Amino acid sequence: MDIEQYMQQLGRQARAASRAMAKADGATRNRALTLIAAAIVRDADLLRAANRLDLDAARANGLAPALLERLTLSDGAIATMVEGLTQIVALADPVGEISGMKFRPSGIQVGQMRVPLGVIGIIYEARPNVTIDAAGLCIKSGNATILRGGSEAIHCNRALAKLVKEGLAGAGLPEDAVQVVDSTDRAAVGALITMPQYVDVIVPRGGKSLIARLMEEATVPMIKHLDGICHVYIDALADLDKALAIAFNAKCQRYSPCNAMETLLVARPVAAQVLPKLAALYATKQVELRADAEAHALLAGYPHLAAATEEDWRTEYLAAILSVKVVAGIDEAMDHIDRYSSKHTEAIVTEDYSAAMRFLREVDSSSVMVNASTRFADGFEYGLGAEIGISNDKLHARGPVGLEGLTSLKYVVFGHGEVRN
Ligand SMILES: NC(=O)C1=CN([C@@H]2O[C@H](COP(=O)(O)OP(=O)(O)OC[C@H]3O[C@@H](n4cnc5c(N)ncnc54)[C@H](OP(=O)(O)O)[C@@H]3O)[C@@H](O)[C@H]2O)C=CC1
Ligand SMILES: N[C@@H](CCC(=O)OP(=O)(O)O)C(=O)O
Repeated sequence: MDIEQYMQQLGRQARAASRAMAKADGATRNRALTLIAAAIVRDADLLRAANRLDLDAARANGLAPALLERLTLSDGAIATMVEGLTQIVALADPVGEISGMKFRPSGIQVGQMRVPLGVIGIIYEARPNVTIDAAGLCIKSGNATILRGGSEAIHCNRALAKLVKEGLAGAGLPEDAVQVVDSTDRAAVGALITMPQYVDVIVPRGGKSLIARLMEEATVPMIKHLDGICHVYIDALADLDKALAIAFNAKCQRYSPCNAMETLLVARPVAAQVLPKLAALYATKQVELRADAEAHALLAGYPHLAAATEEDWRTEYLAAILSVKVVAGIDEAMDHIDRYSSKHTEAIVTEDYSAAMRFLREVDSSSVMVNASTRFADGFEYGLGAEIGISNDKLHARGPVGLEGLTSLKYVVFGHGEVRN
């Protein structure tokens, strides 16, 4: 069977399974999640062994340190997967919820019912926990899903897939409700994004290479969870302590997430005060600073300093690298963000209410923050329980996407024999 035939088979199986999932009651779906969590705890050593195979191969292939960290299925990551499933179980069941019932003059009663999207194709980075997060949210929301994770995580994803199928079967649900693509051939992605007869929506979590292919080939509708060229702007009226804490955390707490800061903008009146203090913090992590001329002069002597190029303002580093620019004030900051942002997450640090409100209103990104780290753009941090990703799109779902983003609303009408005049 070639990859196209294989993917067509997954599509047929997913479509069939989606009908059973849409009918399954909430307790049954929760049961599957509970069984999956128990299986993860039981087989943690098997998962670690599979992850070691992935890590050994990734190191041999020279994978960047930040992406190795992301690939690592640590004890904490295992615990977080289990905790995430437990939290998803505790979330209110969105499926079948009827809202907004109103009587019309005609006598009919109109409302809306929340229903699963159907079959969700998810293409994502080599982060093993996403396999469980995505499977958990899709099962909870009554969807079937085809998961195509990053190739570096293939062994761990295979092992996780077995546990998911065990949980589904144990709850009496179709094992094909969650199918992990068992191939690293990118042709599988090409097939997945061009089978609208089986797949209702594609959720791509990826960078520019994936975006280009999707734009070129996809015939299945998408909710794009794409690159994070995220900004922090330190305003002239910023609280210095908050500015230092936020700018350090947004870059250095973790380098790989799409919500990590990639460009720091500093208002000219405070640049001479802020930048040297920030440099001292970044130096503890050997962060490379790529600065425009004005910032470069204020950072003279910093050991990892380079001149920023036009390309730097458009680059998502996912590493200990940060581009830095001095701006006149909020207008130039928002102009820069409008030109270079991937419309993911931006933050302003300021004690000026009107500047804060202007930033919130005028910056066109999926999360806009005042005096908080961009790293908070996250489903769990936003109280969604978990996230399928962070959408850069505006239609259907924007920002961190949880359960509701995997459903849609259909109208329901109750009548007593009414007919239209
Ligand atoms: N908005 C969000 O929620 C998230 C966004 N991201 C973004 O994703 C990126 C993560 O980095 P990285 O892992 O390098 O992302 P990549 O885009 O390289 O990989 C993500 C997935 O897309 C696949 N892919 C990439 N290019 C192609 C292609 N041309 N054809 C088919 N499949 C392709 C990869 O397959 P393969 O493994 O075979 O390369 C992988 O499964 C960053 O830009 C990050 O910001 C990441 C997580 C969440
Ligand atoms: N929501 C996540 C970020 C999204 C994510 O998974 O990003 P990535 O590290 O690119 O796989 C977090 O805040 O950790």
